[in-house]
Amino acid sequence: MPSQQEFDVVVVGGGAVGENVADRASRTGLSVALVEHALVGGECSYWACMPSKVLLRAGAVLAAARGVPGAKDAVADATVDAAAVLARRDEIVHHWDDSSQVSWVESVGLTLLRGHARLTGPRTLLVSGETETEVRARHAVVLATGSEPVVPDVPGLADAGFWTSREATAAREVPARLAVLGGGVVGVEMARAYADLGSEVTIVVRGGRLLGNAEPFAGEAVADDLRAAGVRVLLHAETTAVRRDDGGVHLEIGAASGGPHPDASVVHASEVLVATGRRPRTGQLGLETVGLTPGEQLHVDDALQVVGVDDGWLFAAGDVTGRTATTHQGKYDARVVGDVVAARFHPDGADADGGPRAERDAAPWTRYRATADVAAVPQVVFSRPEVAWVGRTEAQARRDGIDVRVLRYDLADVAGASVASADYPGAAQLVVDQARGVVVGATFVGPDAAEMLHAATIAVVGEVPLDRLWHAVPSYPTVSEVWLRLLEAAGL
Ligand SMILES: Cc1cc2nc3c(=O)[nH]c(=O)nc-3n(C[C@H](O)[C@H](O)[C@H](O)COP(=O)(O)OP(=O)(O)OC[C@H]3O[C@@H](n4cnc5c(N)ncnc54)[C@H](O)[C@@H]3O)c2cc1C
Ligand SMILES: NC(=O)c1ccc[n+]([C@@H]2O[C@H](COP(=O)([O-])OP(=O)(O)OC[C@H]3O[C@@H](n4cnc5c(N)ncnc54)[C@H](O)[C@@H]3O)[C@@H](O)[C@H]2O)c1
Repeated sequence: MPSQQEFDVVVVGGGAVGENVADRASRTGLSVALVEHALVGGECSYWACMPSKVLLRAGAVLAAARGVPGAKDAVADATVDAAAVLARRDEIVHHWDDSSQVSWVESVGLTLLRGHARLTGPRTLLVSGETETEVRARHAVVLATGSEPVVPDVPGLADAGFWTSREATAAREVPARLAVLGGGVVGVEMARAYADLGSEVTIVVRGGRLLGNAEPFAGEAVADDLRAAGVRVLLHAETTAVRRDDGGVHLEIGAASGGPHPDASVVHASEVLVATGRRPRTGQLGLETVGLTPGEQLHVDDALQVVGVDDGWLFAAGDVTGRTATTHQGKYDARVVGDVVAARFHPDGADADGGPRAERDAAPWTRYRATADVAAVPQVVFSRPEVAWVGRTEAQARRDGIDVRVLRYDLADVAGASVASADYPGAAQLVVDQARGVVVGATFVGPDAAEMLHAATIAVVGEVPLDRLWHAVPSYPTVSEVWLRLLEAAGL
């Protein structure tokens, strides 16, 4: 017989998002359980953000030194020390040991349940671990079960064996030759990292450019860098078959529909990394017991409540919603849903309609609504050069019917960039809503561009008029002076 436990709130999934939901939800005194069947900390800490950034860092530092006369000769013949990078990666992921995160969970007063959770009906779950526990949530269940890689149905791929981002970020050895399927964020970051680590890399891209969700000039800059590093970039390329033999893995390449024939018809590699997107992890969650479809994303409203479930007890946040695909934005949603739950089911504040009106009637841009998810999402790709954008690209803005003006400036022409590097590659672009006179999108491409993004995020979220932005004076000589140049280009 399973044992039974009851909590005010049950959060399923102890990744970055679930941890933050649970912490915020407990702040008004609700009892909160966090259920995790693998490592507390989730994908980001052990197999995604953190290890991938470490794999990229040494190469980025060497590249930065190569741009500075006086330093560049010292590193002219230097290569990345792959063994040292992998050792640093092991430290950063705490050797895949989650005890420090478990300590934090306990220190903030949450109950950690180790095991796999499945819904068995409204507000009830079965948690299967070393023992089985029937868990009841008095008020709310929040699903934060993340996402899993999508593996394309290419003949022979499954039999040949392949890497996903997990194997790429946790590798113990650097393959002599790596084939990467997919030219999105994972594909681009891992192609660059493994090129630095010494692999001969080929990236197989269906479309005509890398980073299809970013501005085209960003993908072009990244492709130029990869090619300069010796990476073979195959555009308009479809992998039609894969096989493995003693000589390694062999990919047959055809033309993607509508495209010209790519530059190669076969790719030979030691390993193949599948980086063709991710889907919400909802297959084994018992969704059918509450009228939802297993395998599908969990549609949520701006309070992160799951649409189509009665009584307002089911919420979701993070990758599982298909609404966000980064840790920072998932954690933003986590703060919102945590605060919604803490307020709505406040032990002292619960009233006839289920919660304080301030939360129920909350307007956009209050702490109870994830308004920024709609058109102010920041994304950084730690490629070389880095690509960072927020809000809408030019194409998205036009699709949304906005009358846009696009302002672009070459970063090499900014004084700060010439100090940073004698050969600074990059550009910045603002997408301006002409009718409202505000920035609705911004893209920065260049070394350390990631660190310039937040100013643009504030401008987009704050809907700061251009004539007020004019008074935000960037310091001299920083690369951020590009803001001044862009505003001058706008006629200010
Ligand atoms: C290679 C790579 C690099 C990335 N780099 C970045 C980056 O630099 N910056 C960035 O912002 N984002 C990055 N991302 C995206 C980021 O990793 C995700 O957006 C983030 O991990 C999502 O967090 P989450 O909590 O929603 O899901 P997860 O981190 O996947 O956590 C979900 C947790 O739920 C658990 N779980 C699932 N089902 C159950 C169940 N039924 N019962 C119990 N437990 C369950 C899982 O074990 C897991 O621990 C990267 C992604 C990849 C793949
Ligand atoms: N720095 C970061 O914040 C960071 C880093 C890595 C990943 N992530 C997140 O993880 C998510 C997953 O990343 P991803 O790169 O796997 O997905 P993605 O959606 O960014 O890119 C997948 C690419 O694969 C292509 N593709 C699909 N099927 C294909 C096939 N059969 N053959 C060849 N190409 C194919 C798609 O056209 C697309 O360009 C992203 O949403 C991203 O936001 C974030």
